[in-house]
Amino acid sequence: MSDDLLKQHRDAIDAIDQQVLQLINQRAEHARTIGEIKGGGVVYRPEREAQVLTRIKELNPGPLSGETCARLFREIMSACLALERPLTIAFLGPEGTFSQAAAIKHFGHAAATLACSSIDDAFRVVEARGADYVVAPVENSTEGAVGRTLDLMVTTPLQVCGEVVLRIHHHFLRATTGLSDVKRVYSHAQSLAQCHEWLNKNLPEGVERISVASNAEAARLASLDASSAAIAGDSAAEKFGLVKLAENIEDEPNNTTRFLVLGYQNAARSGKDKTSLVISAPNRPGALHALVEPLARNGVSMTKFESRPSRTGLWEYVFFADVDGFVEDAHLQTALKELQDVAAFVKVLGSYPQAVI
Ligand SMILES: C=C(O[C@@H]1C=C(C(=O)O)C=C[C@H]1O)C(=O)O
Repeated sequence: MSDDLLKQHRDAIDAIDQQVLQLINQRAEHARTIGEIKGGGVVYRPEREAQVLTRIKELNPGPLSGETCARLFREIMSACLALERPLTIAFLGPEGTFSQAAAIKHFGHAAATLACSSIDDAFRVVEARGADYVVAPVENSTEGAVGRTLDLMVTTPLQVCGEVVLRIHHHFLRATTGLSDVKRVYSHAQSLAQCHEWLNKNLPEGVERISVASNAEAARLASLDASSAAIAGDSAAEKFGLVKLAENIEDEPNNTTRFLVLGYQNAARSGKDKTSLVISAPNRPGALHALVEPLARNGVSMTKFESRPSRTGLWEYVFFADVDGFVEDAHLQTALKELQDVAAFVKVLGSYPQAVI
């Protein structure tokens, strides 16, 4: 290719960048003004953000993919929102966990993330208004529900206002190379379970599997001791400077974790919403059927139904249901009223936009 031609395209890119820069800043000015109109109230609008990202995907002419454009706009919105007021997001730490990756995926890099030592602490700091939102794992496609998050949702005054879906890739990490002299491997119990088959096939006999509070903690421990290894994701590997001895070792190739975003805020209707409920039934035959029936009869489509032993002792089980639609939708209102007649307890955890990216 001639140097002339290269220069022409680079000049065109420079001119476009200048326009893009101006346009992004014009956008930011509008966001700042919107912040003034909001007058110091709630700045983050999950339904509006979901609409912006959906529209970008629909409008996208390519050649960049809709996903890629949505991620770029995710960062632009994050920076615009930070001009109104920067947000702080609590997550299960330490730095480098998948929960932190989920928080950044949802809120972008302009949000500050606050590492907490447990899911309980992450909820507590938001309940005490020490952070704006908590991003907590709720279910994994291979391992099922995250019980602690479900239990906390029963009693928390916080509302669910968003969801984040994150593909989870696990790597086998060490401070040094080679597999033969590994004595122990650290990871979170769920990650050890998600990589169970790979570990059985590839680890030498007698290697201890030790579950620790988080994958990032596992990576930290492995970075301190050359005879240890860790299973963790990219951000933990980078943070602790570990060598990736094997990549994507999860048994299930579509391994995905879903996180919920909670805060003192109800999301407004976005047009593509979900509602999370917790319901409990009196302990008698047919009680479960009685819970599902009003939803089915009113045409409420259920995307998740999960049972969990009740911790109050009052009821044997509580049920977590996700349904399509917004809590104020007429058919959902009717179903909820009917549900209240047959259930021992019904709590609407929140209506929120379906994950867009
Ligand atoms: C600008 C606004 O505030 C925030 C920033 C948004 C944006 O940059 O597009 C969208 C929603 C809000 O989270 C708004 O409410 O429209």
